[in-house]
Amino acid sequence: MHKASGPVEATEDDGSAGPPDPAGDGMFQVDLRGMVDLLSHHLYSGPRVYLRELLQNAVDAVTVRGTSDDRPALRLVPCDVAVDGRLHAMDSGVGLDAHDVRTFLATIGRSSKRDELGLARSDLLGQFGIGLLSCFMVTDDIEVVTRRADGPWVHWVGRANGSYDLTVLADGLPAEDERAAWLADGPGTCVTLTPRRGTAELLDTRAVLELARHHGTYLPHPVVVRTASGEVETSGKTPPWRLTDPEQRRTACRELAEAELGGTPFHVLPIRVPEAGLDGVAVISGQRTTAGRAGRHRVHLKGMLLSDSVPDLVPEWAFFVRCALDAHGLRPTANREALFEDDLLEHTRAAIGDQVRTWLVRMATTQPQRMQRFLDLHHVAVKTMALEDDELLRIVLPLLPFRTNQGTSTLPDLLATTDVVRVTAARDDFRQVASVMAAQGVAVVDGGASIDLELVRRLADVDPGAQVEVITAADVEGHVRLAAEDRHREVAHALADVRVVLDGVGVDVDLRVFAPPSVPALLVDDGAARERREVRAVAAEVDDVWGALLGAFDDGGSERPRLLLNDANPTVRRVLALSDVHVRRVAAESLYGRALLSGSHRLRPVDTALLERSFNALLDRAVGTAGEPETTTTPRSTP
Ligand SMILES: Nc1ncnc2c1ncn2[C@@H]1O[C@H](COP(=O)(O)OP(=O)(O)OP(=O)(O)O)[C@@H](O)[C@H]1O
Repeated sequence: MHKASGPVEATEDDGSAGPPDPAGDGMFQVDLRGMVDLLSHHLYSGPRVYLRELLQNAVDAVTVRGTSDDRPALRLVPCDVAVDGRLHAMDSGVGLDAHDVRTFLATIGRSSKRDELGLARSDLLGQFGIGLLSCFMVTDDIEVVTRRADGPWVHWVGRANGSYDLTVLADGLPAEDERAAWLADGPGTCVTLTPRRGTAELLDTRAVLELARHHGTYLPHPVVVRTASGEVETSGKTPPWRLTDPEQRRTACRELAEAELGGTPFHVLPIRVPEAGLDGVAVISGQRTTAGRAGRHRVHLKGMLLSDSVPDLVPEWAFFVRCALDAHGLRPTANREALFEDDLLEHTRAAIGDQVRTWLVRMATTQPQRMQRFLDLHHVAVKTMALEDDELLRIVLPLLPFRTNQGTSTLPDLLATTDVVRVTAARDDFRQVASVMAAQGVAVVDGGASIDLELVRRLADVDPGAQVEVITAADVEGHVRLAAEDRHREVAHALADVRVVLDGVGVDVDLRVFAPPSVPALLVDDGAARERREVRAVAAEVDDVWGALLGAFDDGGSERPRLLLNDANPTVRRVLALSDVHVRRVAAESLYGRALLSGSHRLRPVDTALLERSFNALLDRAVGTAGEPETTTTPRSTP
């Protein structure tokens, strides 16, 4: 029996943590304990990954061996089933000799699965040479008994403190040790983990079955878990997208989508990216999805689940898509919990995007009603996509719904009633003009969402005959009449009074006549006025040089909002007819306050003060007249 021990080696041949070189040149020194701790405890999201790493090493070892025997690729014996209370992972792979153990198991970051250029060998899963260390999350020492087809039996124990023992077992293992029978039947490796206090439930039947199924259902190699009631095979299931019978494939894909990808799908689209060795499905969500909340994807690499919540696998606009797929060519990150961001991943993302887009274009041209149902759910995504893609724009723009002041409408429906499609440049403008324009029968599209504004602007690209006009709150004036001159004369005194009141908050007042009569006043505060106000406020704050510079860009126009009183409104007419000056002033402030609120304008400090003042005054009046104690007015009943 040959026995050796030492620290788990940190590099190939530097003797690891040797003393620092006094001359100043030399190799980095490595604190082994810290390194093992870092790689075993801090790299992974949780201790449950230990089983994935065992699975993966077994599958790689079987792949390297190339032949099989009667044993499964991997037999897992959970700690609550094993006679010694430990977890065993016994594989029928290629096995290791003492030299391999030293070179690969006992050297951190050394993987037999990489070639000399450091590239991953494409048929194997591992590549970083650290995965086994994840077992230290559930145990203090990792015991390995292994043998190559023609080599001696080797026993190795690696500890979390960075030390190991290596023994060549000339006589093998005692016959009562079940690993002896396993390795007597052929080459392979048995990894044994003694649960650390508090981790036994991660190594028991329930956990092992769940983890083996979770990560390895689609592994092509037989993996069995021993349970109290017999052995259960957890691998070998064909991924739904690879089923050859179309009906079975459809049903299995839907079941997968419902169970794993969130609800009944709108559609399950097969996807393929040969450059990444990728095949799978893109599930188009049947539920309304929120723009910007991208879906997470279920990604398998060579049959092994990488993660069921991989982000960023599809372009941003495709947030209604969730994929389930297997890929040979994509690279995992070192913790195997996400995909490595490289050119191939970027290409894959674009290729999946193209396939979703092609499906959409086909649906739009051949199944307009189905497309309409799709748009009801996902129009925000399609709008984003259409702006980036001329062909899609041409196809979907006529189908897309837009918010207008007359309800939701498509652009062709609008064009059926008008030659010009009017769209507001900002949501503020839409709020201000919507009701007045609607009352005049003028349709206006809400361009508040910049994407809608941009899409309406692109209408001419799709329909060269169509005219688009971008309007602001100021344009509403073109749709309201001035009040007649004699009416102006009639109410000149009252109007002057109202002007004085609102001059105090920097607002101009005009008397107009417009529909609907139910709207007493309209506050026009267009973007240009707001901008002037802001620039002038800044100019007043900064020093002379900057102030002069800002002044040079000032067009001298008005910065004041304008209140258009509607002379067709009965309340306005009553206010202008009031003889009590005080009440008229309160009413003027209230009319302004109402217009301010109904247009959802941003409130300046003076506006807030005015609202409070006018509200209090109204309250006082209401309480003052109606709130007298009842005892003074109620007649007493005589006995
Ligand atoms: N069951 C096994 N059978 C044969 N060799 C193994 C086995 N487990 C580990 N090894 C050897 O030990 C090396 C290190 O394994 P480890 O799991 O730490 O990293 P890896 O699988 O190479 O890469 P990764 O960090 O990506 O998982 C492997 O490259 C392999 O040579």
